[in-house]
Amino acid sequence: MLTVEGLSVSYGEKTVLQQVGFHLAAGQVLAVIGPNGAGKSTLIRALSGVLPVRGGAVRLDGRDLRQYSEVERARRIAVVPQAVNLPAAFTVWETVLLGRTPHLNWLGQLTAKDEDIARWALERTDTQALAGRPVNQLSGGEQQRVLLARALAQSAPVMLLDEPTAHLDLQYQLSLLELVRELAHQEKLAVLVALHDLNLVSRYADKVALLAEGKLCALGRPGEVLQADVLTRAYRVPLQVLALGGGLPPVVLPAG
Ligand SMILES: Nc1ncnc2c1ncn2[C@@H]1O[C@H](COP(=O)(O)OP(=O)(O)OP(=O)(O)O)[C@@H](O)[C@H]1O
Repeated sequence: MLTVEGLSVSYGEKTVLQQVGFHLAAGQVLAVIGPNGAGKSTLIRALSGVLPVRGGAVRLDGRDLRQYSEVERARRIAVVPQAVNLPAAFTVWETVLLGRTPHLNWLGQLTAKDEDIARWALERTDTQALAGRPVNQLSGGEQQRVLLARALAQSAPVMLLDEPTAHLDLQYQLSLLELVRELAHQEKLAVLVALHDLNLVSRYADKVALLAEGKLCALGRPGEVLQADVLTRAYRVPLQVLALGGGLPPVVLPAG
């Protein structure tokens, strides 16, 4: 679905991503991990078309992303950004309905179908009770779930999430990633998620891309990438990986 080939991205003179390549298939959760400043958010911005591609290409269903119009892109790629300031003037319901914008007719009118989809998105993210609240009065975790609901309402086959669990308590970290995995596996969405918690990665990702200093250091199944030597090199801190056996995911811990 989404193919990244030799991708390089810069801010002015500063090259932040170099020669990054991978394939994200429908029905798959790809976790992007790496230390602070590795380029995870930059990758998400480039894949969503917000940042220009300096070298290489991003292909969506075989077609260069640069050939898509903004609306075409928004119908296909939904983004849950890292902590944003949500507009004070909107309620949760209005914010989630904004996700339907790329699908509105030329009169810009919402239909009953748009409202049904927005209601479904509120239900899936457990935010129905917040529907009438102004978004800027929500807690960080509540806002995060509303951003996910807005992205779900977009009905896009590709979803990019930038540290979606950052403000969530344990219960919602698990339920959000359960939901993301369910959407990928059942609805065949292609999901790319930047995550810091390597234990959540081992539990929920089908595939892992490890970035460090803008380069792809490792790409593979969680068990292949979450190796003590690979992680220790990338994070520059001694780490050990405990394989629990019995089908349980490995747990990553500081060594010593
Ligand atoms: N708008 C910008 N202008 C210039 N440099 C930027 C800009 N945004 C990010 N950078 C730089 O690009 C590099 C990659 O940043 P990015 O935010 O992609 O990293 P990240 O892996 O998402 O980090 P974190 O885990 O801290 O969120 C960093 O060195 C950062 O300082």
